[in-house]
Amino acid sequence: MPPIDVMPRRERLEPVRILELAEQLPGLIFQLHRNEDGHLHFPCLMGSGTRLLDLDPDRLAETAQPALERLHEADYPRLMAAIERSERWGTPIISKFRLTLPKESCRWIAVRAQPQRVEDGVLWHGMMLDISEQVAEEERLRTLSDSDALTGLANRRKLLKRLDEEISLSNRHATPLSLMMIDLDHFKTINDTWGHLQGDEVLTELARCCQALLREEDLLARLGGEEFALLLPLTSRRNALHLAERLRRVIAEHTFGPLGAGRITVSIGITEHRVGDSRDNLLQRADGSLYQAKHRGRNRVVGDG
Ligand SMILES: Nc1nc2c(ncn2[C@@H]2O[C@H](COP(=O)(O)OP(=O)(O)OP(=O)(O)O)[C@@H](O)[C@H]2O)c(=O)[nH]1
Repeated sequence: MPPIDVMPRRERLEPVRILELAEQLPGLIFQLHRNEDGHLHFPCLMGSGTRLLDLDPDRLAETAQPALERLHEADYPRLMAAIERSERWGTPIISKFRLTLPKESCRWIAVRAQPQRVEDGVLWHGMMLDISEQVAEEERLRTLSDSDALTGLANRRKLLKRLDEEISLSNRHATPLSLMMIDLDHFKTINDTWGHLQGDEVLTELARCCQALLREEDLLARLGGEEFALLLPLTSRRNALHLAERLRRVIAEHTFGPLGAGRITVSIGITEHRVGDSRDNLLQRADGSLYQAKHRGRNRVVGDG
């Protein structure tokens, strides 16, 4: 008995049909050639993504320059380094970059390409995909994981991250850095008297109130419950004390919805970074100052030292 042919029969595609198919691809397939003197051009570009580029493929077959000019300036060095690395080590290019387009602001593109050494240089065979939606979603998730759901402020996680960065900058450049702990006074009574929902309103309003007095580079975070932290880069203890006093006064005079003015007060503890301080040292000292402010009667500011 003849063997049964279990292999599926593939339809043979005419070259013209392959071209039609390639043009429908949701992205772009390409060959990028770099000759010995570094000149780049695209001998082949196919896929619906070529329309996104809005550039003449015949021109790109001569030089990649018009496409390179569309690269976001912050991504240009990284992509060029990826090309160099790929050429030198024969490893694939795996990267992403932003393209500045004439009609839109910019799109994120992922690229993957395999190098092949050819007689007069290197030829990459690769594909590009528009990943702008995916990048936007990642950004949204990152923001979510770094922020406090009630107030929209940074959360503890974000504060600790920034604190590490700022401590390292402060150590390297010997620049001042201060940290404030802000805690609502007798918040339990507010909740018990006005209800938890109104308590939430107070927390949100307090966040707005503080934020309005801060600079772009300051970071206000909600650590949890009714405790907030304020990180102040390039700020000495003396200046932090001034700001804290201002915050304390503004909050004590602010009208918090139906509670009116004068009901909400905060206690504030401050410390300034000292060379060699760890993150925990700084947090502990700021906490110690806050404890002192509570202990001395609340609605006041205490700096350490
Ligand atoms: N509404 C609201 N209340 C919260 C939230 N998180 C914590 N709390 C409440 O905050 C109150 C904190 O109470 P305590 O730790 O005793 O502090 P306090 O009453 O502010 O007293 P002092 O800090 O000593 O002035 C508790 O009643 C918590 O239930 C929140 O997200 N929303």
